[in-house]
Amino acid sequence: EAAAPKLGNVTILATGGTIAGTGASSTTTIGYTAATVGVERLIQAVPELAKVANVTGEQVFQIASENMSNEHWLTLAKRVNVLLAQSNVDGIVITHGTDTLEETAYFLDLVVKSKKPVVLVGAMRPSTALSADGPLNLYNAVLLAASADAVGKGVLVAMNDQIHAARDVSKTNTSTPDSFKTTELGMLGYIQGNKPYFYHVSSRKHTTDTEFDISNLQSLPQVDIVYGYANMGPAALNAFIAAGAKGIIHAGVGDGSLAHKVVPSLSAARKQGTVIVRASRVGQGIVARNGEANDDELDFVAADTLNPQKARILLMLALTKTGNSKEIQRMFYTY
Ligand SMILES: NC(=O)C[C@H](N)C(=O)O
Repeated sequence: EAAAPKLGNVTILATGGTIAGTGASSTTTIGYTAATVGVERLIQAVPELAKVANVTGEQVFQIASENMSNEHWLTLAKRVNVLLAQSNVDGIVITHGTDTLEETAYFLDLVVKSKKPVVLVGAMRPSTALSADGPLNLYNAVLLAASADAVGKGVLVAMNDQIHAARDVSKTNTSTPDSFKTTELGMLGYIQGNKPYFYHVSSRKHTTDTEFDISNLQSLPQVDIVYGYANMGPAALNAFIAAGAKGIIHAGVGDGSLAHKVVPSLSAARKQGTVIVRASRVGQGIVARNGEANDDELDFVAADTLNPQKARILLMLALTKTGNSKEIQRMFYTY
């Protein structure tokens, strides 16, 4: 008799979110309570997990992801690195609220020091809802984390039968189960019939190829985001600078344009040492260096295709190494 194939060991790190949420009735899909179901119950709800991996669970936090903080990220990333350094862990799944899932995924993509799979997963509907999407999403995520095909691909997001790269995926709809998309750069593949299928890889550096090390960090530099709009003035920007921001992401209109009224404050902040990154509120496309502003003259950085919330993450990590805007620009074209 042939021996059964050896299953990989996957640790599920639970952080809360709607995947662990409960509502008043089976038709409650808004106004439910996130982060109420513990990791053991999440695992018990999907007995099929035992067919694809030896699963163990750990409750790291129990929060709605709108409350995710830099400190949570450091705690989570350190735990991931400790676990992945163990020979008895083959992959990690992180259950997470969807609101900031793309941010946590990109943070980990830049600081995890392993080629082993790390897969983030969430749900758009609470666990008590009709057609809850959490159980199948979790099954797919565990299957992916246990798969040799996922090794070395960077941190992945598994939602709605699709595989996305952490850098490029976004939540694109407030409530539908197909919310997670890599709209223009393209998702990496699908999960179908108990198998992952990959078609693309991300060309940017990640995980073992990055220069960032959070192992001795207790906090991250303050970086805030100012949103661009018609009639924008410098009030919010000035408040962030006064509150001690070491970096500002300017989520500008269009391809990262700067309104005349905000340039003096941005420029003065740069001269005091704050790093200014020009991103865009549009959601797709490039913000090019020396495009809509003379970045060389202003000593600013262009965000390339990173959305503002992901540009914030890269800038925080960049600032742990340097305040030099040319060096930081190199990082924005590397990661
Ligand atoms: N669908 C969700 O998970 C949303 C929830 N507010 C969260 O991010 O925790």
